[in-house]
Formats: sequence, C-alpha cells, structure tokens
Amino acid sequence: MSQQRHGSTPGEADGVPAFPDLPEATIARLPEYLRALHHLAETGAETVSSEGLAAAAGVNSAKLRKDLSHLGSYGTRGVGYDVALLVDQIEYILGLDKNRAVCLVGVGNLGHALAGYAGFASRGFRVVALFDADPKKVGEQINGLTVQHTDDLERIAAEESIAIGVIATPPGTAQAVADALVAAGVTSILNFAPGVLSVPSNVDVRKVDLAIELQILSFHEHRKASLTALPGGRSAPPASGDQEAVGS
Ligand SMILES: NC(=O)c1ccc[n+]([C@@H]2O[C@H](COP(=O)([O-])OP(=O)(O)OC[C@H]3O[C@@H](n4cnc5c(N)ncnc54)[C@H](O)[C@@H]3O)[C@@H](O)[C@H]2O)c1
Repeated sequence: MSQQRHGSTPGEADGVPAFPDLPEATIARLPEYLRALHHLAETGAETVSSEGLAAAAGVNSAKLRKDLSHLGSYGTRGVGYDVALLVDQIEYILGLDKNRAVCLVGVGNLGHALAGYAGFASRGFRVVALFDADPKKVGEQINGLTVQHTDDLERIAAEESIAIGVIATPPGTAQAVADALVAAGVTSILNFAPGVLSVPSNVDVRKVDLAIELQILSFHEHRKASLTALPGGRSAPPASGDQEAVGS
C-alpha cells in the first residue's frame, strides 16, 4: 500500500477517517517519530525504512508500523516511508501546523529555564506571555518577553488566543493557577508542579515530573541489584522497553 501524496490532507484516503482516534500511547510516540524524521530530513534522507525510523526513534519496528497505520501510513514495499510526507502527516495530526500560542505561569528557577528555551519555537509553539504573581518579577525581560502580572492573564490570554498554559509555580498555588487559566479560556495545561489538578472535562492536563522518572529508574536499579544478588550470581535481564520513553 502506498502513502498519500504531498498536499493532500492526511487521513482522507484509503478509508482512514479524517481524524483517526489514536491510542494515547501512539500519540505519545508521534513526537519521537517526528523528531527522528526531522533529523533524517536534515541529513538529506528522502525515504526511511520502518526499521531505520524505529531505531532512530527508539521503539520497535512492529510498534512503529502499527502506530503509523493509524495515520493511514503504510510506506511502500522496498522503499519505506517518504520522510517529508510523514513529517506532514504527523505534524497535521499533532496540530503543529497551527503554531499555537503558549503562556507560562511562574517565572522562578524552572520558569526562567523554560522561558529561555528556544526548542519550543522550533517545534511549532509560540511562547507569547510570561506571568508571575510576584510584583518583583513583573517587568523582567526574558527571551524578548516581559513578565506580566497574573492579574492580566485573562485579558492577555484573550488577546493572544492562548490555547496552552504551562504551570511552573509552587504546588500550593498550582490549582489556583489552573483555575485562572481555565477561566481565561485555556483548554490545555502542562503542569510541572507536583500534584493532581482538578479541571473541567474539556481541559487536557499533562504533567511533567522528573522526580517520578528518577523513582522509576530507581526501581530498575533496585531490581538489577536484587537479581545480581541472587544465589548463583544470576544477572539481571533487561526490562522490556528499557530504551523507550516511560509511558510509551
Ligand atoms: N516537573 C519537574 O520535573 C520539576 C522540576 C523542578 C521543579 N518543579 C516544580 O516546578 C515548580 C517551580 O519550581 P521553581 O524551583 O521554579 O520554584 P520557584 O520558587 O523558583 O518559582 C516559582 C515562581 O512561581 C511564582 N508564583 C507563586 N505563586 C504564583 C501564582 N499564584 N501565580 C503566578 N506565579 C506564582 C513565584 O513568584 C515564583 O516566581 C514547583 O512546583 C516545583 O516543584 C518541577
């Protein structure tokens, strides 16, 4: 089966619905495929085999083929996947062609690092506003943006059509910040503060917690050490999916 041609809307051909209902795990892997594809495109590659792309993305090739089949992408036998076409398809599904406006709330240690990170723009996101509740932070310039007071969040969110809010405030204030973002019309939240946020059903929340990732790695360390300590010195087998992102 062949891939769709450039310029067509992904998902309209081959009986694939215009907007496929993707498993969460597939959605989580699409950005990895995209990163690998961008790298391949930079090196001049026009096509890539499923094995090559799977290796570059750090997943197994059967999983990759299944994921891409959800997009109606099957590659061409003996040729593989068209790199530029697959980039178009994945960017379309992820909505990255929209160049969405993002705001950041909480410009402390973490917030400074996030606000100064150039990688958001190169991956299709415009960080358009920075907010903090501390008057001493208001007015500070970071990466061409001026930190604004959270009192102005609702007005600026409307003016800038902000769709995604990033929370980098202390955990004790994260719920109030989430409430303010929701009241301002923000419907997606990336939360760096530890804890669970309560939001309406139309709002999507993703959380990032490096301490959880470290705890998972700690489990693997613990498991390896306990297996090595078994009588007979049995060595620990690799855990399945060791090389893949947690949650993929
Ligand atoms: N997810 C991760 O892996 C990870 C890593 C580091 C830190 N964190 C979390 O990120 C958050 C920020 O950490 P930090 O070290 O940058 O803290 P910080 O104290 O340096 O910065 C917090 C900022 O939030 C502001 N703030 C407080 N209440 C606010 C409110 N209601 N509205 C707007 N701004 C408000 C403060 O004025 C301050 O500028 C914490 O919740 C921390 O636990 C998460």
